Amino acid sequence: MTPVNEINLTRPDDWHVHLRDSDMLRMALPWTARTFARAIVMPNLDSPVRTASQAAAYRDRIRRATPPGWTFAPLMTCFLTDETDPADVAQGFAEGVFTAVKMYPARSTTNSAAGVTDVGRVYPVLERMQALGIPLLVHGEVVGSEVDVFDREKAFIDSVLTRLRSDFPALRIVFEHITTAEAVDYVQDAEGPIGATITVHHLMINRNAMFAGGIRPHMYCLPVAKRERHRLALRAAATSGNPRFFLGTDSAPHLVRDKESACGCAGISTAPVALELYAQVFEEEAVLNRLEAFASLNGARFYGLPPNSGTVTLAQSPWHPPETLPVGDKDQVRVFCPDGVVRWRLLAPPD
Ligand SMILES: NC(=O)N[C@@H](CC(=O)O)C(=O)O
Ligand SMILES: [Zn+2]
Ligand SMILES: [Zn+2]
Repeated sequence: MTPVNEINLTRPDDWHVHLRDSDMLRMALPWTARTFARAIVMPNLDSPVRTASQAAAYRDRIRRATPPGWTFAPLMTCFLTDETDPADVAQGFAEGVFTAVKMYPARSTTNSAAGVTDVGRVYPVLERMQALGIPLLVHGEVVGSEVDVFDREKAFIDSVLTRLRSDFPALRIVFEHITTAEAVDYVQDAEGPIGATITVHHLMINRNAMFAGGIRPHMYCLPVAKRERHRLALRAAATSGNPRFFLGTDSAPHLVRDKESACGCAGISTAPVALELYAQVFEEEAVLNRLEAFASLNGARFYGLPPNSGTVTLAQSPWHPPETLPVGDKDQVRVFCPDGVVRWRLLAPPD
């Protein structure tokens, strides 16, 4: 077979991204918007986006950070807390402010202190969401000193997700940034409306990357990367063509000084290289023809949205992404690139 050196795709979407705020937003936004036509924007700002009016204000800030003439639609989410008002969620959804609601178990990840302490407390919100068809996005980890950090996702399936899905069988659920073979199996086999996002870093690294010759804070994210067998299961799922699996980068920038710290933040910044690296993974698995479904079609179908009308072109043309990107005057973010080189390059600017 002759090697493919150029591919065209329906313009993709990122179904899980952290755009942050202020200087970090101004740095992050163009990298996402140059590639993706739409993105599900995570609500875990330092002060989480809990209400429709907060989400509308955040959406305005994102629009102001979008370079003039670029087409990019931020799809906003509501940070679910024990106190979330079902009426505010319903109204925000009806007005087109909210696309989905995000559930972080309390203290499971960055800025999740105000997350849900016990799913039983949010049942009235979930009932309303199920009735209205509002998707629930879950950070699927159970935390607590008794749960091993590498078992948190499996514990979430066993003790939270199974019960949630039996109590709300018609609730649309996205199991975000899955990292284990158990999550792959669960999503593949489940009945009812469920999907899962898969990040490019979890397709490329296993947990050894965090300890290669020393501690590597830039390879630390949550859920933490797992053993090689899990990475292989994720690669098989992402490249299988199964419409339940779709692209969500979970690009989660933190300042270098916050990562390189005695208590470094979780999160890997992939937006500047994400689609290009996904292409590399699909090429390595010899199924580049399935990249479009994963990146541009499956997620839109799950969310009940049409695919984008534009296209993007990727060419095989190796390049070296910058190691870091400036944030404000004094700070930087480190860009994920385990090999230092990216084989695919995005050619056509968004139309
Ligand atoms: N993935 C991460 O490691 N971090 C995310 C939070 C999240 O998506 O869980 C962040 O906001 O930094
Ligand atoms: Zn998360
Ligand atoms: Zn995330």
